[in-house]
Formats: sequence, structure tokens, C-alpha cells
Amino acid sequence: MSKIRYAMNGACGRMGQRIIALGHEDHGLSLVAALDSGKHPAFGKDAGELAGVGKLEIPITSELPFDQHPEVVIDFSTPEGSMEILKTCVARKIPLVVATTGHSAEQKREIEAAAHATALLLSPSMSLVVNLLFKLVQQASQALMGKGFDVEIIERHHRMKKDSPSGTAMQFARIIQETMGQSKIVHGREGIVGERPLDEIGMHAIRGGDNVGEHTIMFSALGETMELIHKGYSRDSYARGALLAAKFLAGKPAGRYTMYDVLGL
Ligand SMILES: NC(=O)C1=CN([C@@H]2O[C@H](COP(=O)(O)OP(=O)(O)OC[C@H]3O[C@@H](n4cnc5c(N)ncnc54)[C@H](OP(=O)(O)O)[C@@H]3O)[C@@H](O)[C@H]2O)C=CC1
Ligand SMILES: O=C(O)C1=N[C@H](C(=O)O)C[C@H](O)C1
Repeated sequence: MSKIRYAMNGACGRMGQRIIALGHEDHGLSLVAALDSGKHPAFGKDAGELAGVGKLEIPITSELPFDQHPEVVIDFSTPEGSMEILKTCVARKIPLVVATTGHSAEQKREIEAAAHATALLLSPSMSLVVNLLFKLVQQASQALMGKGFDVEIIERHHRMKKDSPSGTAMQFARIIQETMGQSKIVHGREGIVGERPLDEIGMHAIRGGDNVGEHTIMFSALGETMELIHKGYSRDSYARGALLAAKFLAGKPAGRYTMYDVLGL
């Protein structure tokens, strides 16, 4: 059976290195290109050596080489990095898994529009369990809608994370708003803000140490509280999900896909 050829965008990053390491162990995948910003200190080095799996003869480049033809690209970079690789994937009709978070509303619109030209899978979390939790939170929101429940979302991440709140926390908020109808998201609280109205979702982004990601969704009414919690212990949970998504997306026609499609949820 031939291996699926993939390229990694953000290859020098925390996630990029884990994808390359786990992808190397996967007999169904073959890395053909590794991209990162030209400013990264590891630029030009061998992608396999950087990821700790030995020389792969794949240098880290800033653009997808013309003589390489990946069947899918995985992107864990920055919003700007995503937009650059998006253009390449649209021009060369290569399916793209966008796992990067922190895009502006306009960038998100551009990504969605690109799904007319190539296959696109966009998800703020590649974890199987987080995607299952998206479903469970939707069910909880439906069951508790109109019954006087306050919703607060608390996310914890490592001190190196650049965007706040996390893309995953914002996705939880969107799912809850679509079901329960709260009109606004309040980011933290300070001063005499008055009694809490039902019509808001409280959002709290905590940063510290090397936490790979935790999300708590709290539904509170008078006399009781329910908390739905996901705790990540290793980036490999996201990396494995992204590799699964890449295998799913390779060869798919243009269109917008989600992790629900990959996981059959
Ligand atoms: N969907 C999911 O499941 C998950 C999503 N993420 C998201 O993935 C992204 C990356 O996370 P993480 O690996 O921790 O971050 P890192 O900062 O460790 O890695 C990002 C890498 O992208 C590089 N980069 C910067 N600009 C470009 C560019 N123009 N083109 C290509 N590469 C570029 C960075 O280089 P330099 O350092 O030089 O800027 C860096 O090497 C974040 O948005 C994060 O929120 C993270 C984990 C899970
Ligand atoms: O930056 C991270 O680390 C993570 N980012 C994603 C997000 O913003 O939701 C997913 C995960 O929580 C880890």
C-alpha cells in the first residue's frame, strides 16, 4: 500500500515536532516537506533531526518546494503562517488541515471561502475527547436551556501560548450560544460589575507553566453546579488527531470538513 505524502507547516514548533515524530512511526504516512518561518533558528536544519527521529533528508524551508507534491498539508503555525500556506494549497489544489488558532474574523472568512477550491479541515482541537466534549456540551446546553443556568468557561494553557482565549474555549462558547442564545461573552470581570445576568457567558483564560491544555465548562443554577472538564496531559493527543485528519482529508474533493467527519461523531 502506498504511503500518503504529507507536508508540515510550522515544523519547528512544539506541535510540528511531535507530528513529525509520530508521523515517522506511522506506516501509512510519509513526510515530503517541512515548512516554517524563515526567521526560526532551526531554519534549514533537517526536520527529522529536529524532531528527534534521525535524519530524514528533509530540510526545513519557508515555502513548499515545487518538486514536492504532498497529498495533504498539516498546519500548526501562526494565523499569518496559515494564510500563507492556504494560498499555496488553493493554488496547487492540496487538501489542508488547519489546526492553528487565533485567526481574525476576516482570516476565518478567507479560510472558509478557500473550501470552494480545495478540501479544508479546520478545528481548534484535534483531540478525539475534546471533539466528543463539543457534542456533550451541546447536549447539556439543550437540556438546560431556559432553566436558569449560568455558563462559565475556564481554560488553562502553558505560558508560551500566544492567543487568548483558546480556540477551543471559543468553540465551546459558540456551541453554547447557538443553543442557549446568550448574547455576549464577558472576558474576566473587574470592579463593581453588578449582579451576573443570565444572558452572558463568562470566559476565563489562565496561563502558566507547561500546561498542554485544560477546559472546564461550568453550568450553575441556584443550589447546584455541573462541570464538564477535559485535561490534556500530552500534545500527542492533538498530534495523533491531526495525523488521522490528514489521512482522512488526502484525496477528498474541495469542501469544508470537520473532526466530526473524521471521528464519525
Ligand atoms: N488544533 C489543535 O488541536 C491545536 C492547536 N494548536 C495551535 O497550533 C498553533 C501552534 O502551536 P505550537 O506548536 O504550540 O506553537 P509554536 O510557537 O511552538 O509553533 C509554531 C511554529 O510556527 C512557526 N511559524 C511562524 N510564522 C510562520 C509562517 N509564516 N509560516 C510557517 N511557520 C511559521 C513558528 O516559528 P517562530 O517561532 O519563528 O515564530 C513556530 O516554529 C497555535 O495556534 C496553537 O494554538 C496547538 C495545539 C493543538
Ligand atoms: O496552544 C495550545 O497549546 C493549544 N491550542 C489550541 C487552542 O487554542 O484551543 C488547542 C489546545 O488547547 C492546545
